Amino acid sequence: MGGTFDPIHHGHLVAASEVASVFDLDEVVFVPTGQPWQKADKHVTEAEHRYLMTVIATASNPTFTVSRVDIDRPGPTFTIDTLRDLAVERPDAQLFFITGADAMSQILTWKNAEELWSLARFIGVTRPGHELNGRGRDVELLEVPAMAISSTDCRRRVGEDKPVWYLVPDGVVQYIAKHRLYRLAGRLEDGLSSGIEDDDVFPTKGKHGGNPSAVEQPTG
Ligand SMILES: Nc1ncnc2c1ncn2[C@@H]1O[C@H](COP(=O)(O)OP(=O)(O)OP(=O)(O)O)[C@@H](O)[C@H]1O
Ligand SMILES: O=C(O)c1ccc[n+]([C@@H]2O[C@H](COP(=O)([O-])O)[C@@H](O)[C@H]2O)c1
Repeated sequence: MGGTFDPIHHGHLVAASEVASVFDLDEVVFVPTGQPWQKADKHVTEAEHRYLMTVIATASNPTFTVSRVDIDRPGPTFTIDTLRDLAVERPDAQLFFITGADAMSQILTWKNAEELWSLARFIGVTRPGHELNGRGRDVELLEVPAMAISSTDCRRRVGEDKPVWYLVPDGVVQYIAKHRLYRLAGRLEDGLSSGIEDDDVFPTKGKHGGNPSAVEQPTG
């Protein structure tokens, strides 16, 4: 399952779990993108943070693993390279590529789109707010439990001091707070450069800084 995972959330995890169950997969490899070229106009968090959040989110599931192939390969991330690298690492595996309805509708714009089908089976999963139709030639469609969660919304919520508990795994909530990620989310997504220091805009709050209301432990 490839994604920018900025941050990884329960929509990704439910989709992966459901595909693994329906297709009886031995392993789901989460592959955070290095440089997602179709998001070049957007601010994307440093790859190591996205990788580590993905490791934290998947750690408790023995069939979930995380690959560095896309973040260790220089240049823009193309799925054709992802699949070739995974095939070299796992020569005997039959590969599946899991993608949500929004990404799937763009597949024909991906690099070497026509070659992709020979490298993996493509599974398109439902996603609230996006129509699921088979745009790619050989995409198989699967309905998964609806999770109306997006990374964009998670980032915005942190930037607005709103909680992201239960939208992302607990460890990811804590990682976001510890590294003070997304505190400028709304402004960055509105087109500001990422070079602004957090404290230039948001005065430090609480002993460790960060978003106290977004990270305090839930009660009750
Ligand atoms: N809630 C969801 N349900 C099903 N699939 C999802 C969901 N969220 C993301 N996906 C799929 O997971 C893959 C990786 O998504 P990505 O990391 O870009 O997350 P995102 O929430 O779409 O991020 P952003 O809001 O920043 O664009 C894509 O194929 C996407 O369609
Ligand atoms: O190969 C391409 O040209 C290509 C273009 C856009 C997206 N992708 C892949 O699609 C997956 C989801 O991407 P994203 O940007 O929605 O997180 C991720 O694995 C990307 O590398 C791939």
